[in-house]
Amino acid sequence: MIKVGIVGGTGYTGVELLRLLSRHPQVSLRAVTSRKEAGMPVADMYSSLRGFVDLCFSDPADQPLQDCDVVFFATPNGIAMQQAQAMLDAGIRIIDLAADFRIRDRATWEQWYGMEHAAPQLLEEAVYGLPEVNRVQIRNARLIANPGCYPTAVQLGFLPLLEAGVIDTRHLIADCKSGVSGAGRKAEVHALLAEAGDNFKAYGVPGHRHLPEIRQGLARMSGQDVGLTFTPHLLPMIRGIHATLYGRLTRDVDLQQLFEQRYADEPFVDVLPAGSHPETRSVRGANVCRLAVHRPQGGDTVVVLAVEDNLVKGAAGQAVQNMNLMFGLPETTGLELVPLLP
Ligand SMILES: NC(=O)C1=CN([C@@H]2O[C@H](COP(=O)(O)OP(=O)(O)OC[C@H]3O[C@@H](n4cnc5c(N)ncnc54)[C@H](OP(=O)(O)O)[C@@H]3O)[C@@H](O)[C@H]2O)C=CC1
Ligand SMILES: CC(=O)N[C@@H](CCC(=O)OP(=O)(O)O)C(=O)O
Repeated sequence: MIKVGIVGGTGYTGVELLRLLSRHPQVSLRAVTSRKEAGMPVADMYSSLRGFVDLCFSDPADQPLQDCDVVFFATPNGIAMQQAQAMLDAGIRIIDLAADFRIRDRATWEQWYGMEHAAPQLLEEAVYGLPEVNRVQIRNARLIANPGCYPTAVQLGFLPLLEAGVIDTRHLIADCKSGVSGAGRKAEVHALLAEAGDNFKAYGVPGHRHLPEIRQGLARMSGQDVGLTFTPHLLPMIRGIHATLYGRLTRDVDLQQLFEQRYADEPFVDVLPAGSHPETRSVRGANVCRLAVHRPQGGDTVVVLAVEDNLVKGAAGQAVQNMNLMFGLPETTGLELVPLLP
């Protein structure tokens, strides 16, 4: 059994990890931390986990995480980087759901995250945990930078087009919408029902911290720098991301065939039949990104529609997928989840 610890178990991605890992056949949950709720039984806070998780939250300062084979950090940005080196030295593997190790270039990371990096020596070693791109490296990794929620949808949507070199890389557009759970569980005015409900707005248009992460990933796929406009929006729903991606075709190609072939062997990417319009509720609670590709009126603009659950394929599910790869398990172990409806 893989001995697992979670730092930050009271947040939305932390509790989603608990939901998935509590039913994972090869996992033994050893520790779940929370500073504020230390001592409280997990099931007292999240009654959905009653009967599935019998641990209490513990304070990260006095928790036996050293006993774990792998530790998930479901913490705000800037926490994992403070503890990563010591854990790796103790032989513990790390999957960070935050952004501490997602960007290779230290100066770029410090510019966008507004803090000094505490473990720059690990930036080179960290593997970006997008299995559809880095599966081989993930298998051998000690430290995984689990991708952001928007970056997962945007990269999976553009991937076949960039690898095939069939779009103009200077003018990519990602028009994205997220449910409010993307902002985490902490109390914030903009996420209140009376603010976010019955409302719709863009944010971060001058520059969102996912922009450099997405640009880095797209540039690796295409082998050159890319020009990207990324506009996130907040939708009055709880879970889900919908990304509408635009690019200009540079040559004629059978787009449907291109997407179907690229993802034919991917267990967690579903290319819908031609003409489809994926909806966020079709992926709710499941570790899947559903894609549809369009070429409106046969013109030279390609439109890709991508949906995922921000907490699953956009965070905790992808993290478990990475753990499966790191420990030599079938990638789908514990992740064969049917989406929730309605
Ligand atoms: N929500 C989403 O859709 C996605 C989130 N992410 C990323 O995952 C990470 C977690 O997100 P989310 O679950 O939404 O966040 P939340 O704000 O909901 O939860 C954060 C968790 O971290 C703990 N925590 C906070 N500060 C510290 C600290 N200094 N040391 C140890 N633990 C701490 C909190 O518990 P306590 O304060 O009691 O210790 C809490 O359990 C973030 O980096 C986020 O950017 C990534 C993809 C998608
Ligand atoms: C709706 C909302 O507020 N979303 C968050 C991003 C989601 C997230 O958690 O960011 P990471 O993937 O980098 O961890 C935001 O825009 O800041």
